[in-house]
Amino acid sequence: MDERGLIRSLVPLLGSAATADDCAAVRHGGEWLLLSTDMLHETTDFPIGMTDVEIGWMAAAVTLSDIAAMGARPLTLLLATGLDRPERLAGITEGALACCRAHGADLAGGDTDAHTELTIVSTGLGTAASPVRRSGARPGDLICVTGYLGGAQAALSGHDQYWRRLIEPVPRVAEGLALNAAGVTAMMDISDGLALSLHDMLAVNECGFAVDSARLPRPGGVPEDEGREFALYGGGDFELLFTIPAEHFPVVGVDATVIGAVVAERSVTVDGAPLPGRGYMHCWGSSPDQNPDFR
Ligand SMILES: Nc1ncnc2c1ncn2[C@@H]1O[C@H](COP(=O)(O)OP(=O)(O)O)[C@@H](O)[C@H]1O
Ligand SMILES: Cc1ncc(C[n+]2csc(CCOP(=O)(O)OP(=O)(O)O)c2C)c(N)n1
Ligand SMILES: [Mg+2]
Ligand SMILES: [Mg+2]
Ligand SMILES: [Mg+2]
Repeated sequence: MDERGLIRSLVPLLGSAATADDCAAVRHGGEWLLLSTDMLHETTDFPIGMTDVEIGWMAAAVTLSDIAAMGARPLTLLLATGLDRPERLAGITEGALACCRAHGADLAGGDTDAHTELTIVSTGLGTAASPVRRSGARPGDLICVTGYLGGAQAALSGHDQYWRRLIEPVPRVAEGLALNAAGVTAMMDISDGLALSLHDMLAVNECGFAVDSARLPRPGGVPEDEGREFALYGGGDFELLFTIPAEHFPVVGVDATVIGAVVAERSVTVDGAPLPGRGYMHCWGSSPDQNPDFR
C-alpha cells in the first residue's frame, strides 16, 4: 500500500474536497483561509549532514510551499516537534523562524514532545481572496513549471553541487501570488516529483497533460539522461506546476518554463508515450529500497 492509495481510501469518509488540493480551503467572511499540515521524519526527509537549523527551515518551507501553491499569502505557522534530544529544539526553531520571516509569516506556536525519531509537524495558515485549485485546467492551456526540476534528486544521487537545493527548499510564495493574479487555471507544488504531480492533477481534472521532455528545465552539469529522470521523477524541488491560457504567459516577475499543453484526452504523456506516476512516495509493506516507486 502506498500513500496515494491510502489517501484515496479516505474519500468515502471525508468527501473528495478534503484530499483534492495542497491546502484545505475554508471560507471565512469575504475571503478564504488556506490550511496545510506536513509531517517530516529524520530517516525519510532529513539527509545525513543537515544541521538542525536547516531541518527547521525545511519543515517550515514544505508547508509554506503548499500555501504558495494555492496562490495564497502565508500568515502564520505552528511547529510541533518530537525530539530525540532536547538540545535540538533551539536550532530547529531558529531555522523555521528564518524561513517564515523570509516569506512574510509568523511562527505563532507549536508543541514539544519526546520521540525516538526526530519528527516535525508544521501547520500553516494563509489567506486568499480567490485560491487557485489543482482542478480548473482547460484543453489548450500551457503547462508550466517555475525554476528548474531535479536538483534535489541530483544531490541525493551524488551531485554535490546541488546539496543546498536539497536541504534548503525555497517556497515559491511571491510567484504563487503573482500567478494567481495573472489568471492561472490550476496549480500545485511539486513536492514528490513532476510525474506524480501531473497524475495528482489528472485525478481532479476532466482533461489530460502532454509534456515535451526536451522543454523540461533540468539541473545543469548532470548527464542529459540522468537529468531527464531527475526532472520527471525526483522529489524535493518545491517548484510550482501550473496551467495557464497562452495569452497570459509569461507572467512578469515569475521565472517559469512551458513544458507542454493541456489536452482533451484524460492521460499524462511525455513525448506522446504514457508517463508513469512514479516519484517520491511513502509506502508500507516493503522497504524503500525494495519498492521501485520510492525515491
Ligand atoms: N490523513 C489524512 N486525512 C485527511 N486528509 C489527508 C490526510 N492525508 C492527506 N490528506 C489530504 O490529501 C491531499 C494530498 O496530501 P499530500 O500528498 O500530503 O499533499 P501535499 O503534498 O500538498 O502536502 C491533501 O489535500 C491533504 O490535506
Ligand atoms: C531522503 C530524502 N529524499 C528526498 C528528500 C527531498 N524531500 C524533502 S521533503 C520531500 C517530499 C515531501 O515530503 P512528503 O512527506 O511527501 O510531503 P508532502 O508531499 O505531503 O508535501 C522530499 C522528496 C529529502 N529531503 N530526503
Ligand atoms: Mg503540495
Ligand atoms: Mg502533505
Ligand atoms: Mg508527499
